[in-house]
Amino acid sequence: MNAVDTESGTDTYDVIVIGGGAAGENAADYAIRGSDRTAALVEAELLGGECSYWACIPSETLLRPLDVAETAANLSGLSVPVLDRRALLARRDEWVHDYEDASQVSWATDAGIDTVRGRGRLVGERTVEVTSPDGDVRRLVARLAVVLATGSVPVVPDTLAAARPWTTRDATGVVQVPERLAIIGGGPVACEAARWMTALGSSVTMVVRGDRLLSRLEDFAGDEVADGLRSEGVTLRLGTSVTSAERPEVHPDPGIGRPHGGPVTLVLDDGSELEVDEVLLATGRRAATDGLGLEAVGLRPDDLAGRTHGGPLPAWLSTVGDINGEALLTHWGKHQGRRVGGRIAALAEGRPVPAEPPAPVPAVVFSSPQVASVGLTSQQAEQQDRRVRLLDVDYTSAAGASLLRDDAAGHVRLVVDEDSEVVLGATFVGPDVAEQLHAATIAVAAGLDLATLRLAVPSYPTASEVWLRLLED
Ligand SMILES: Cc1cc2nc3c(=O)[nH]c(=O)nc-3n(C[C@H](O)[C@H](O)[C@H](O)COP(=O)(O)OP(=O)(O)OC[C@H]3O[C@@H](n4cnc5c(N)ncnc54)[C@H](O)[C@@H]3O)c2cc1C
Ligand SMILES: NC(=O)c1ccc[n+]([C@@H]2O[C@H](COP(=O)([O-])OP(=O)(O)OC[C@H]3O[C@@H](n4cnc5c(N)ncnc54)[C@H](O)[C@@H]3O)[C@@H](O)[C@H]2O)c1
Repeated sequence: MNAVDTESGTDTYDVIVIGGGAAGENAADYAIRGSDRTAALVEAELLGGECSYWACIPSETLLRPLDVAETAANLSGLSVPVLDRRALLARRDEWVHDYEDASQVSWATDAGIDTVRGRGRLVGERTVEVTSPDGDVRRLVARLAVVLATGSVPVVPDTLAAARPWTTRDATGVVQVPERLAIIGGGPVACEAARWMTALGSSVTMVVRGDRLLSRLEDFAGDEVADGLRSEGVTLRLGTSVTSAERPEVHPDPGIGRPHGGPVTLVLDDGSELEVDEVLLATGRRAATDGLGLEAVGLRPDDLAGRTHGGPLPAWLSTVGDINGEALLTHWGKHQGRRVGGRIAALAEGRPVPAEPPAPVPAVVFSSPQVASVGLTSQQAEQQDRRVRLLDVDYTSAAGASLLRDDAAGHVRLVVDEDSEVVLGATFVGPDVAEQLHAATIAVAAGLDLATLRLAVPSYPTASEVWLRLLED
């Protein structure tokens, strides 16, 4: 597949992608598909990346049964289902293939991509050095392009580092459930992990420095998710920060999902103390650029922020996925991977580079209730001084939504441009709203106005009829 220069020990590929997560896989695939070009996908751990083994997939395997159980428990006519914790973790293990990536490697091979095991770093123009797990060093040279797709790593606040807290891999890969768990942060990771850790038997306290959960979304989303978590038994300490953490007994190498030591005492900024058996950090992520050799090509980590190509990046270098921080979501990394790969292919074939019009970012938080959002929030519209109208309705104003569960509730907001009546953003909060989102994403991406949306008649009795209520406003 690749050309090996046996004298210099250098392997030459058309395209080298460092990082084999969802974003990198798509970039490699789109750069060479349907051609005789060659690609190397350099991966330090498991091909498939964070999403497949330690993030979206294990989270959803744990959360989906909880959604179904909650719905069943709130539907008259059904008896209450019993949660089998062992079976829940077994479902997770099955979906993460027991942390083996053979099926991903075989996908890559079938797509004509070479998997190169080891940690890659830039050592010069179009040149990557890969150190394999047993210490062998290989040099790869790219004829056309290098793509950086190394993802992100958790942010560990200084106040908590010495207590060796859990990070997200421990939560999604949980093996031993701590009796008392503190979760630090109020973003999507915190809101989702609080649910499954509670269901698995932990007594969970969320310590959130802001006054609301999910602070980047509409205010009503964070408020309704907070109510949902409280009703599941989670204790919320909003407007609270950790000032110090004490853990006298720390285990040197406990393995993922097992306690990292003995009890931890957190001192909070109101002077109170909280003793727990484990602390889970959900304090955000930063680009994985450590040891990537950016300096060898005259770049700093900040040069990658929000950028897939161009600007300070040399023409042969691109980024995709979490590393550029545009939106830390798998589908966004894959979208960037398709675009960057398509661009490399077009340049290689002398075709015009496909246009890259801006697209709205959709996101779903799999909390209870779920939160699904796309485009602008009302706060963002205000910050941008845009003249907008807000269309607000209860989710259950549609009969189909009320039929989903006896206790159905929720809220929906459209952000509409005051002058053109074009939809700029949408937020849905309620049971199963994840599947409502794509209609809104299409409306925002296509720049549809309210008059056009009125031509899209929802079926009766579905939850989609909430669109009728919004448009009647
Ligand atoms: C708990 C949790 C739940 C999430 N749930 C969702 C969700 O439901 N939906 C959603 O859209 N997003 C979700 N996300 C976000 C999503 O996981 C990321 O956006 C996505 O994994 C990013 O993909 P990526 O390919 O950019 O990076 P990654 O998936 O992190 O892949 C990067 C790869 O690069 C490798 N690597 C790193 N450095 C090197 C190097 N120097 N050499 C070789 N290889 C290297 C890594 O081993 C890794 O395999 C979640 C995140 C977390 C933490
Ligand atoms: N369903 C999904 O799509 C999904 C699920 C989980 C994660 N993700 C993605 O993963 C990324 C990471 O999620 P996240 O929830 O960790 O990050 P986040 O940045 O969304 O939230 C971080 C939270 O931690 C708090 N925080 C930050 N630093 C702190 C500190 N030093 N002390 C106390 N609190 C602090 C913030 O105020 C915020 O509440 C997100 O960008 C998200 O898009 C997506």
